[in-house]
Amino acid sequence: MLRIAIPNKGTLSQPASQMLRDAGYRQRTDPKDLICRDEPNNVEFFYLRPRDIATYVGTGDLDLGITGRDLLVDSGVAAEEVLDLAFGGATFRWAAPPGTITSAAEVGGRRIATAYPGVVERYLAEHDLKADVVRLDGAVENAVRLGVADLIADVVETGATLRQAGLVTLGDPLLKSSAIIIGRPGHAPAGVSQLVRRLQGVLVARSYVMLAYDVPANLLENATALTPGIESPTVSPLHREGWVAVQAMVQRADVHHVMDELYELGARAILVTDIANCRL
Ligand SMILES: Nc1ncnc2c1ncn2[C@@H]1O[C@H](COP(=O)(O)OP(=O)(O)OP(=O)(O)O)[C@@H](O)[C@H]1O
Ligand SMILES: O=P(O)(O)OC[C@H]1O[C@H](OP(=O)(O)OP(=O)(O)O)[C@H](O)[C@@H]1O
Ligand SMILES: [Mg+2]
Repeated sequence: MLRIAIPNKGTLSQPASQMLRDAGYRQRTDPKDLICRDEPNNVEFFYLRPRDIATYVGTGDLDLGITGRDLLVDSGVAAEEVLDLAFGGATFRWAAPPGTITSAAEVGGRRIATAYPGVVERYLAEHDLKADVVRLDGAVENAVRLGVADLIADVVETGATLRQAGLVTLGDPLLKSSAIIIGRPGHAPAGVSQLVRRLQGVLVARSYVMLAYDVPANLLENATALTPGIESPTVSPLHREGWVAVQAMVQRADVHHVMDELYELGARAILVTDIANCRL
Protein backbone atom coordinates (compact mmCIF):
# COMPACT_ATOMS: atom_id res chain seq x y z
CA MET A 1 0.00 0.00 0.00
CA LEU A 2 1.35 3.44 -0.99
CA ARG A 3 1.86 5.68 2.07
CA ILE A 4 1.43 9.42 1.53
CA ALA A 5 1.86 12.41 3.88
CA ILE A 6 -0.69 15.24 3.67
CA PRO A 7 -0.60 18.55 5.60
CA ASN A 8 -2.98 18.21 8.57
CA LYS A 9 -3.41 22.00 9.07
CA GLY A 10 -2.41 25.33 7.60
CA THR A 11 -2.63 26.92 4.18
CA LEU A 12 -1.84 23.74 2.23
CA SER A 13 -4.13 21.35 4.10
CA GLN A 14 -7.56 21.93 2.50
CA PRO A 15 -6.35 22.43 -1.08
CA ALA A 16 -4.16 19.28 -0.84
CA SER A 17 -7.11 17.15 0.26
CA GLN A 18 -9.36 18.74 -2.37
CA MET A 19 -6.88 17.99 -5.11
CA LEU A 20 -6.65 14.34 -4.03
CA ARG A 21 -10.47 14.11 -3.93
CA ASP A 22 -10.60 15.57 -7.44
CA ALA A 23 -8.16 12.85 -8.48
CA GLY A 24 -10.49 10.15 -7.13
CA TYR A 25 -8.88 9.44 -3.76
CA ARG A 26 -10.68 9.12 -0.47
CA GLN A 27 -9.84 11.81 2.11
CA ARG A 28 -10.62 12.17 5.80
CA THR A 29 -14.02 13.68 6.63
CA ASP A 30 -13.10 14.70 10.17
CA PRO A 31 -10.27 17.30 10.30
CA LYS A 32 -9.02 15.65 13.50
CA ASP A 33 -8.36 12.28 11.82
CA LEU A 34 -4.67 11.50 11.45
CA ILE A 35 -4.92 8.56 9.05
CA CYS A 36 -7.26 7.73 6.17
CA ARG A 37 -7.11 4.41 4.31
CA ASP A 38 -8.29 4.36 0.72
CA GLU A 39 -8.58 0.60 0.11
CA PRO A 40 -9.86 0.67 -3.50
CA ASN A 41 -6.88 2.78 -4.55
CA ASN A 42 -4.44 0.96 -2.29
CA VAL A 43 -3.25 4.18 -0.65
CA GLU A 44 -2.96 5.24 2.97
CA PHE A 45 -2.86 8.95 3.82
CA PHE A 46 -1.11 10.26 6.95
CA TYR A 47 -2.00 13.77 8.14
CA LEU A 48 1.13 15.47 9.45
CA ARG A 49 2.54 18.91 10.10
CA PRO A 50 3.64 20.28 6.72
CA ARG A 51 7.01 21.15 8.25
CA ASP A 52 7.59 17.49 9.24
CA ILE A 53 6.59 15.92 5.94
CA ALA A 54 10.03 16.08 4.27
CA THR A 55 11.51 14.26 7.28
CA TYR A 56 9.09 11.31 6.95
CA VAL A 57 9.67 11.06 3.21
CA GLY A 58 13.44 11.49 3.50
CA THR A 59 13.77 8.63 5.98
CA GLY A 60 11.66 6.38 3.75
CA ASP A 61 8.94 5.87 6.37
CA LEU A 62 6.46 7.36 3.91
CA ASP A 63 6.63 7.03 0.11
CA LEU A 64 5.43 10.49 -0.92
CA GLY A 65 4.31 13.73 0.67
CA ILE A 66 2.67 17.03 -0.16
CA THR A 67 4.48 20.04 1.27
CA GLY A 68 5.72 23.49 0.26
CA ARG A 69 8.94 23.92 -1.73
CA ASP A 70 10.15 26.40 0.91
CA LEU A 71 9.50 23.84 3.68
CA LEU A 72 11.43 21.18 1.75
CA VAL A 73 14.40 23.52 1.31
CA ASP A 74 14.18 24.57 4.96
CA SER A 75 14.29 20.95 6.14
CA GLY A 76 17.57 20.27 4.35
CA VAL A 77 16.26 16.74 3.65
CA ALA A 78 17.44 15.11 0.40
CA ALA A 79 13.91 14.45 -0.87
CA GLU A 80 13.10 15.35 -4.48
CA GLU A 81 10.31 17.31 -6.10
CA VAL A 82 8.07 14.95 -8.11
CA LEU A 83 5.31 17.33 -9.26
CA ASP A 84 4.39 21.00 -8.79
CA LEU A 85 0.74 21.08 -7.69
CA ALA A 86 0.13 24.74 -8.62
CA PHE A 87 -1.52 25.84 -5.38
CA GLY A 88 -0.16 27.41 -2.17
CA GLY A 89 1.92 29.83 -4.23
CA ALA A 90 4.00 32.34 -2.29
CA THR A 91 7.42 33.99 -2.43
CA PHE A 92 9.97 33.91 0.34
CA ARG A 93 11.42 37.38 0.81
CA TRP A 94 13.52 39.75 2.85
CA ALA A 95 11.64 42.67 4.44
CA ALA A 96 12.72 45.60 6.61
CA PRO A 97 11.44 49.04 7.64
CA PRO A 98 11.59 51.41 4.64
CA GLY A 99 14.96 53.09 4.11
CA THR A 100 16.88 50.92 6.60
CA ILE A 101 18.17 48.02 4.49
CA THR A 102 17.61 48.43 0.77
CA SER A 103 19.49 45.60 -0.94
CA ALA A 104 20.04 41.91 -0.25
CA ALA A 105 23.81 42.51 -0.14
CA GLU A 106 23.24 44.51 3.09
CA VAL A 107 21.73 41.62 5.07
CA GLY A 108 25.24 40.45 6.07
CA GLY A 109 26.04 41.25 9.69
CA ARG A 110 22.38 41.90 10.59
CA ARG A 111 19.91 40.13 12.87
CA ILE A 112 17.43 38.24 10.69
CA ALA A 113 14.20 36.90 12.21
CA THR A 114 12.64 33.93 10.42
CA ALA A 115 10.64 30.73 10.86
CA TYR A 116 12.68 29.26 7.98
CA PRO A 117 16.31 29.30 9.21
CA GLY A 118 17.30 26.58 6.74
CA VAL A 119 16.26 28.70 3.75
CA VAL A 120 18.02 31.78 5.15
CA GLU A 121 21.22 29.93 6.02
CA ARG A 122 21.36 28.33 2.57
CA TYR A 123 21.09 31.81 1.02
CA LEU A 124 23.77 33.25 3.30
CA ALA A 125 26.15 30.37 2.55
CA GLU A 126 25.55 30.66 -1.22
CA HIS A 127 26.26 34.40 -1.09
CA ASP A 128 29.20 34.15 1.29
CA LEU A 129 27.43 36.28 3.92
CA LYS A 130 27.35 35.95 7.69
CA ALA A 131 24.42 37.09 9.81
CA ASP A 132 22.69 36.38 13.10
CA VAL A 133 19.63 34.22 12.36
CA VAL A 134 16.92 34.54 15.02
CA ARG A 135 14.58 31.54 14.76
CA LEU A 136 10.93 32.26 15.55
CA ASP A 137 7.79 30.14 15.17
CA GLY A 138 5.50 32.70 13.52
CA ALA A 139 4.21 36.28 13.53
CA VAL A 140 7.75 37.08 12.43
CA GLU A 141 6.69 40.51 11.12
CA ASN A 142 6.53 41.73 14.74
CA ALA A 143 10.20 40.94 15.39
CA VAL A 144 11.62 44.19 14.00
CA ARG A 145 9.08 46.38 15.80
CA LEU A 146 9.87 44.57 19.04
CA GLY A 147 13.62 45.03 18.61
CA VAL A 148 14.56 41.35 18.23
CA ALA A 149 15.81 41.72 14.64
CA ASP A 150 16.82 44.27 11.98
CA LEU A 151 14.96 42.51 9.19
CA ILE A 152 12.89 39.42 8.54
CA ALA A 153 12.77 36.67 5.94
CA ASP A 154 9.27 35.26 5.52
CA VAL A 155 6.53 33.92 3.29
CA VAL A 156 4.77 36.67 1.34
CA GLU A 157 1.52 35.98 -0.44
CA THR A 158 -0.53 39.19 -0.78
CA GLY A 159 1.94 41.39 1.15
CA ALA A 160 -0.87 42.53 3.50
CA THR A 161 0.87 41.32 6.66
CA LEU A 162 4.10 43.14 5.75
CA ARG A 163 2.24 46.38 5.00
CA GLN A 164 0.41 46.16 8.30
CA ALA A 165 3.72 45.74 10.12
CA GLY A 166 5.25 48.74 8.30
CA LEU A 167 7.82 46.63 6.43
CA VAL A 168 8.80 46.62 2.77
CA THR A 169 10.42 43.86 0.75
CA LEU A 170 13.96 44.23 -0.51
CA GLY A 171 15.89 42.45 -3.25
CA ASP A 172 14.70 39.46 -5.23
CA PRO A 173 12.77 36.60 -3.59
CA LEU A 174 15.02 33.97 -1.95
CA LEU A 175 12.73 31.45 -3.60
CA LYS A 176 9.35 30.98 -5.21
CA SER A 177 7.30 28.37 -3.46
CA SER A 178 4.17 26.35 -4.15
CA ALA A 179 2.78 23.03 -3.00
CA ILE A 180 4.74 20.09 -4.41
CA ILE A 181 4.75 16.31 -4.18
CA ILE A 182 8.02 15.06 -2.83
CA GLY A 183 9.55 11.59 -2.95
CA ARG A 184 12.85 9.89 -2.18
CA PRO A 185 15.36 9.87 -5.08
CA GLY A 186 15.47 6.45 -6.72
CA HIS A 187 12.40 5.20 -4.83
CA ALA A 188 9.35 4.70 -7.07
CA PRO A 189 7.03 2.08 -5.54
CA ALA A 190 4.01 0.70 -7.42
CA GLY A 191 1.20 3.21 -7.70
CA VAL A 192 3.35 6.37 -7.78
CA SER A 193 3.13 6.88 -11.53
CA GLN A 194 -0.64 6.33 -11.48
CA LEU A 195 -1.07 8.88 -8.67
CA VAL A 196 1.12 11.41 -10.51
CA ARG A 197 -0.85 10.87 -13.76
CA ARG A 198 -4.12 11.39 -11.91
CA LEU A 199 -2.89 14.63 -10.35
CA GLN A 200 -1.56 15.82 -13.69
CA GLY A 201 -5.09 15.18 -15.01
CA VAL A 202 -6.49 17.45 -12.30
CA LEU A 203 -3.91 20.15 -13.11
CA VAL A 204 -4.85 20.09 -16.80
CA ALA A 205 -8.58 20.05 -16.00
CA ARG A 206 -8.07 23.13 -13.80
CA SER A 207 -6.13 25.12 -16.35
CA TYR A 208 -8.11 24.23 -19.50
CA VAL A 209 -11.76 24.42 -20.56
CA MET A 210 -13.52 22.75 -23.47
CA LEU A 211 -14.66 25.16 -26.14
CA ALA A 212 -17.28 24.20 -28.76
CA TYR A 213 -18.60 26.38 -31.56
CA ASP A 214 -20.15 26.35 -35.03
CA VAL A 215 -18.42 28.13 -37.89
CA PRO A 216 -18.87 28.44 -41.67
CA ALA A 217 -16.62 25.83 -43.31
CA ASN A 218 -14.79 28.47 -45.36
CA LEU A 219 -13.61 30.10 -42.07
CA LEU A 220 -12.45 26.84 -40.49
CA GLU A 221 -8.72 27.45 -41.03
CA ASN A 222 -8.86 30.87 -39.36
CA ALA A 223 -11.01 29.53 -36.52
CA THR A 224 -8.80 26.55 -35.76
CA ALA A 225 -5.75 28.82 -35.79
CA LEU A 226 -7.38 30.46 -32.75
CA THR A 227 -8.23 27.09 -31.16
CA PRO A 228 -5.49 24.61 -32.13
CA GLY A 229 -6.29 22.38 -29.12
CA ILE A 230 -3.70 20.04 -27.64
CA GLU A 231 -3.28 17.56 -30.53
CA SER A 232 -5.71 19.09 -33.00
CA PRO A 233 -9.34 20.29 -32.81
CA THR A 234 -12.26 17.92 -33.49
CA VAL A 235 -14.25 19.03 -36.54
CA SER A 236 -17.69 17.50 -37.26
CA PRO A 237 -20.15 18.21 -40.05
CA LEU A 238 -23.33 20.12 -39.19
CA HIS A 239 -26.74 19.35 -40.71
CA ARG A 240 -26.74 22.92 -41.98
CA GLU A 241 -24.94 23.02 -45.34
CA GLY A 242 -21.59 24.87 -45.33
CA TRP A 243 -21.13 24.88 -41.54
CA VAL A 244 -19.00 22.75 -39.21
CA ALA A 245 -18.84 22.22 -35.46
CA VAL A 246 -15.45 22.52 -33.74
CA GLN A 247 -14.33 21.33 -30.30
CA ALA A 248 -10.97 22.11 -28.73
CA MET A 249 -9.32 22.52 -25.32
CA VAL A 250 -8.39 26.13 -24.57
CA GLN A 251 -6.41 27.63 -21.69
CA ARG A 252 -8.93 28.85 -19.12
CA ALA A 253 -7.06 32.17 -18.79
CA ASP A 254 -7.41 32.86 -22.56
CA VAL A 255 -10.97 31.70 -23.14
CA HIS A 256 -12.81 35.04 -23.10
CA HIS A 257 -10.38 36.62 -25.49
CA VAL A 258 -10.59 33.56 -27.81
CA MET A 259 -14.43 33.66 -27.72
CA ASP A 260 -14.41 37.36 -28.68
CA GLU A 261 -12.13 36.66 -31.64
CA LEU A 262 -14.18 33.64 -32.76
CA TYR A 263 -17.40 35.65 -32.63
CA GLU A 264 -15.87 38.47 -34.66
CA LEU A 265 -14.67 35.91 -37.20
CA GLY A 266 -18.23 34.58 -37.66
CA ALA A 267 -18.41 31.62 -35.28
CA ARG A 268 -21.68 31.17 -33.41
CA ALA A 269 -23.11 28.98 -30.59
CA ILE A 270 -19.77 29.31 -28.76
CA LEU A 271 -20.00 27.22 -25.58
CA VAL A 272 -17.50 26.77 -22.75
CA THR A 273 -17.59 23.76 -20.42
CA ASP A 274 -15.42 22.80 -17.49
CA ILE A 275 -13.33 19.64 -17.69
CA ALA A 276 -13.80 17.50 -14.58
CA ASN A 277 -10.68 15.43 -15.23
CA CYS A 278 -8.64 14.07 -18.10
CA ARG A 279 -5.72 11.92 -19.25
CA LEU A 280 -3.89 13.51 -22.14
N1 LIG B 1 -0.36 33.18 2.98
C1 LIG B 1 0.42 32.19 3.36
N2 LIG B 1 0.87 32.12 4.63
C2 LIG B 1 1.64 31.12 5.02
N3 LIG B 1 2.06 30.11 4.22
C3 LIG B 1 1.66 30.14 2.96
C4 LIG B 1 0.84 31.16 2.44
N4 LIG B 1 0.59 30.90 1.15
C5 LIG B 1 1.25 29.79 0.86
N5 LIG B 1 1.91 29.32 1.94
C6 LIG B 1 2.74 28.12 2.00
O1 LIG B 1 2.22 27.24 2.99
C7 LIG B 1 3.31 26.56 3.63
C8 LIG B 1 3.30 26.87 5.10
O2 LIG B 1 2.24 26.19 5.64
P1 LIG B 1 2.13 25.99 7.22
O3 LIG B 1 0.94 25.16 7.46
O4 LIG B 1 3.44 25.57 7.77
O5 LIG B 1 1.95 27.45 7.71
P2 LIG B 1 0.61 28.29 7.72
O6 LIG B 1 -0.25 27.96 6.55
O7 LIG B 1 1.06 29.68 7.87
O8 LIG B 1 -0.13 27.74 9.02
P3 LIG B 1 0.24 28.02 10.55
O9 LIG B 1 0.67 29.44 10.62
O10 LIG B 1 -1.05 27.73 11.24
O11 LIG B 1 1.33 27.06 10.92
C9 LIG B 1 4.57 27.07 2.98
O12 LIG B 1 4.94 26.20 1.95
C10 LIG B 1 4.16 28.42 2.42
O13 LIG B 1 4.92 28.83 1.31
O1 LIG C 1 1.45 38.15 2.35
P1 LIG C 1 0.26 37.72 3.16
O2 LIG C 1 -0.92 37.41 2.31
O3 LIG C 1 -0.04 38.69 4.25
O4 LIG C 1 0.61 36.29 3.83
C1 LIG C 1 1.84 36.02 4.44
C2 LIG C 1 1.71 35.94 5.91
O5 LIG C 1 0.84 34.88 6.27
C3 LIG C 1 1.50 33.93 7.07
O6 LIG C 1 1.27 34.18 8.42
P2 LIG C 1 0.19 33.40 9.31
O7 LIG C 1 -1.10 34.14 9.29
O8 LIG C 1 0.14 31.99 8.87
O9 LIG C 1 0.81 33.54 10.74
P3 LIG C 1 2.19 32.92 11.27
O10 LIG C 1 3.24 33.94 10.97
O11 LIG C 1 1.95 32.80 12.74
O12 LIG C 1 2.42 31.62 10.60
C4 LIG C 1 2.97 34.15 6.74
O13 LIG C 1 3.82 33.69 7.77
C5 LIG C 1 3.04 35.63 6.55
O14 LIG C 1 3.13 36.28 7.78
MG1 LIG D 1 1.72 30.63 9.28
